[in-house]
Amino acid sequence: MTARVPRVLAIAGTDPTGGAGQHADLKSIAAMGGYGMSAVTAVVVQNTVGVRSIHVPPVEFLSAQLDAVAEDVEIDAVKIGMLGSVPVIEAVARWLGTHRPPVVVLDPVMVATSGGRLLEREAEDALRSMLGLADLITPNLQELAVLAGEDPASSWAEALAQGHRVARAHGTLVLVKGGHLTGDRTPDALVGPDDPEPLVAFDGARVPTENSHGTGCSLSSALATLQVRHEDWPRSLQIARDWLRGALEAAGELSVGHGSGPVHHFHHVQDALEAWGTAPERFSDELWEASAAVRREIEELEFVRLLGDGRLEPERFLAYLDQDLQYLDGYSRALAQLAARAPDEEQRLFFAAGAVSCTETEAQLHRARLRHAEDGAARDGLGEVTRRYTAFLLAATAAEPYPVGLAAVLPCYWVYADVGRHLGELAAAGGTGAHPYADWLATYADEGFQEATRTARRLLDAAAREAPAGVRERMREVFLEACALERDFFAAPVAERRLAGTDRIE
Ligand SMILES: Nc1ncnc2c1ncn2[C@@H]1O[C@H](COP(=O)(O)OP(=O)(O)O)[C@@H](O)[C@H]1O
Ligand SMILES: Cc1ncc(COP(=O)(O)O)c(N)n1
Repeated sequence: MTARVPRVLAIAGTDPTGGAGQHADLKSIAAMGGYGMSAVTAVVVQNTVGVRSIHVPPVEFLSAQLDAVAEDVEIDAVKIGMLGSVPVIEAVARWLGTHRPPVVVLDPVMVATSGGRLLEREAEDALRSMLGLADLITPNLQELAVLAGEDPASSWAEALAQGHRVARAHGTLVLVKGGHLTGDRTPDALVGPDDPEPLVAFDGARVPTENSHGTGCSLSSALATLQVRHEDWPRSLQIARDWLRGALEAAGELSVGHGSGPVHHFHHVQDALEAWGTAPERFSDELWEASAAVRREIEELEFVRLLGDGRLEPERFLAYLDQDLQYLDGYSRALAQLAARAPDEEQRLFFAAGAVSCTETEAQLHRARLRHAEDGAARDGLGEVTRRYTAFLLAATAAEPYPVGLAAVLPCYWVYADVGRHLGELAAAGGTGAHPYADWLATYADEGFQEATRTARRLLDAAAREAPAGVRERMREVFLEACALERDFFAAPVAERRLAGTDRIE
């Protein structure tokens, strides 16, 4: 029977800084919803900078650990990491011969990311001879070359061919990993013994981070856990990759060590921690609290209430769309300015992509407007609030310190996403009848937009941690000013009608 919570045993070495080996395994197993257990092969003195020394307990002691677990617990999967020496390899192979669990993943650990050797050179043959005991092996490019007895592949196509040769020689699945390729992509592919074509291949942009300590350990133990539940390697790999990507992206939040730091295994648990009120205080939490009154004012606006319950007159909706379109033009330029000033590649890519996506949304809005407009009603000019808001954004992103620019653009992601949630609730409360602006409301809930909001918030928090007090204070002012402009923007379709003929619009 498949266990509801997969019981996964990690057979590996230790890392007292908690980023690789056993420690990464246990965290990854738990992060994927499994129950982790561990038998220690070697006690390693290492940190994020390097490996200092290795103590291998008597091999009988390892066998005794393995037996103790197997006699007491039904094991759904085993993940094997650092083995280190011939006697250890032989002991694990012997144990697997008599206690083979349904899923066995072997990560043929040889050299740490930080450079220290974790497998004696004379143990390479012994390791090769036990590959057939695994369902899946997960070598990096250097390890794959050693297992194949060849030079390291110099291209992805060569790596796949090498992976297939190893799979065929040992009758096992091989995960060919692109983490060590030199380009800006990190592909992964599963190659089987029968067909040189991969069973499945994934590609993705490399996460620009130095913190990749323990990625191989984490990926292989996540895969072992997921495979118990899904019994489908491609699906398991897809989930594990998505999770690991998030863990690499959030690695900077950990501030662990001076070398190649660990990944954030539990990045996805942040929301639950927040719900319990135990998440570390973030600068953005402070800003969110400070903006509560303005957000309440937005929810109470006549325009928002009418839009939510579907009673908004079409011409008011059109007036709003017109201004939104013109606003996006300015917002897109503000994001492009942030991209140009971004201190690193991740932020440059994020804001450049945001600028592109705004321009694409602008085109969609044009189409929505045409759908709602009768006989192509005339476009309105640039509204007063739209002008003020875009001028403010362009000035903050061009002339203020970069973190202040981040604070200026965040409300358009975050407050907007929050208003979208509120509008969705209003629409749902209105019953099941067709909502005249349903297609429009759906754009608020878009997962890509929610994800971008989380990223923008994370970048602001990271910038705030490094910023001097004066800059943080300015970030707060600018954030609140942008929130007030969001409010004025939602108020404008009604306010501008009421005040038509006057020159003051507030
Ligand atoms: N900077 C990165 N961005 C995205 N994925 C990465 C990055 N570094 C490693 N990975 C992924 O982490 C996993 C482990 O990769 P790799 O570095 O090749 O192995 P190892 O940690 O065993 O040396 C792979 O799925 C790889 O694609
Ligand atoms: C005990 C142990 N096992 C494995 C690794 C490899 O991990 P990485 O190559 O990501 O540093 C490690 N550093 N320590």
